[in-house]
Amino acid sequence: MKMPVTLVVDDEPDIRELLEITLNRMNIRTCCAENISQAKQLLASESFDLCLTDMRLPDGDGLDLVDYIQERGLLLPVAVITAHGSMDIAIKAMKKGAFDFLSKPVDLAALRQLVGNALQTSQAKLVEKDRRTRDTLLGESALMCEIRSKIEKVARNQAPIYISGESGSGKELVAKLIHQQGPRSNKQFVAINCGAIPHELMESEFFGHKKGSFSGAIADKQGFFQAADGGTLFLDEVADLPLSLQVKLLRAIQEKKIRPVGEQHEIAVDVRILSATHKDLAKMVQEGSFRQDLYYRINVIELNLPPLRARVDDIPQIVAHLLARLAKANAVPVPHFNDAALTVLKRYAFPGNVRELENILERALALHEGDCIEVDDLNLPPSNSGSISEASQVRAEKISLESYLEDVERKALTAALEENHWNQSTAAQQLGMTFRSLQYRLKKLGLEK
Ligand SMILES: Nc1ncnc2c1ncn2[C@@H]1O[C@H](COP(=O)(O)OP(=O)(O)OP(=O)(O)O)[C@@H](O)[C@H]1O
Repeated sequence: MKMPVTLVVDDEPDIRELLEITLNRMNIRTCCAENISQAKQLLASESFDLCLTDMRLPDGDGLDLVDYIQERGLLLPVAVITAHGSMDIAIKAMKKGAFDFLSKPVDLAALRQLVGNALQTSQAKLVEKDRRTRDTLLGESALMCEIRSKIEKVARNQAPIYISGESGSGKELVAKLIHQQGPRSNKQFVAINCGAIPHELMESEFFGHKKGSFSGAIADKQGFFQAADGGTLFLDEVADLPLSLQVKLLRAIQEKKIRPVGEQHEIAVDVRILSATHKDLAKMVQEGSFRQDLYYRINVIELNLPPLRARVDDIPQIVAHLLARLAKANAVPVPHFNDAALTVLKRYAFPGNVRELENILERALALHEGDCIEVDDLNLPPSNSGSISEASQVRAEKISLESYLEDVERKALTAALEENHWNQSTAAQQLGMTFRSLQYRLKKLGLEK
């Protein structure tokens, strides 16, 4: 197991030495700072398991450090060392989120006890956080583990994140997790579906308006930016924003200021922007329907969610989890899920990804008989439910072989192009054909863009 590390913040060399010796004897490494600014530098560059800080420091007090650690959402228990008898300060520190306190002169037995407890809490919190994420964002495939570790990393900073992926693949869920795991988690997460707002109301919805600024503005109204102040704004379907609003959004992001409709003055806002779309934003930039400058602003870090069919190993776990959840919500026993049904699911393309899987399971739970869900209970669309039944479907319906094959080809080409953001070279590689052959087929099928 990794040796725990404690950050000791005190301006008195004797106390630093005493704490260092005691902790080292407990097999705990220490790192020392003489003041708040040194401590902040160390916190930014290293990760610690515990922080012990004196209250009175040359450049501020220990409470500033408690605030700093809380605001950044660092999973770090911090204990303050207070002057003898200053209980009110100790309580204040704990209200702010300090783990515990010690009074001077430091009693070594009490110190050892506190450190022992704090380290346990720190480990337990990490395990708990990991468990919660795993419960929410299901999947143990390598792709999903990578997504979880990226979420953990990007949650810690403030960079705008652009989440790409097919419909229903979990973009909003990931955005929520980034918010929840970051330092803004105690403020609002405001999710907006940009495609669902009428264009004429957009400016007022985003930035608010003043009473009387237009007919219908019967009172002052806050916009999304103000609602998310201090927190996170998630722009879902960001590709659907009209160009006129893209300009205003860019300004708001760059200047960190907004001007409500009808208001003379600008208002400062502090919002982290996360955005998502299932469309190919890079291609829209090329075509001129999405502003390049805004694209670069919102796409500082891209997180791509793989479609469910690219991580079939996750399907059994997701099925088990969702079935248990649905059965509990409906107060019915969890049915058995037979192997053949699981195999069929693993071969299904899931154009609607996890959302579609949820629907399939909900329907199966409602309609199945007995205590087992079988292939027929899944009610998958016939043309997609697997190659064998697909072929028999063709026979049954006497569709011409030519048009059936064209249909299959069209689906495969479109899926590969979407997965590769319409990059024809990489799509051709994925499909195992030459670039020229892909172009020929696209032309033949009328899929040229
Ligand atoms: N890995 C996952 N584990 C558990 N549930 C998931 C996972 N991915 C998605 N879901 C669930 O699937 C549903 C759809 O997810 P979500 O709304 O986040 O998708 P989306 O990509 O934002 O969709 P859209 O593009 O349509 O807005 C939600 O109920 C979500 O909880």
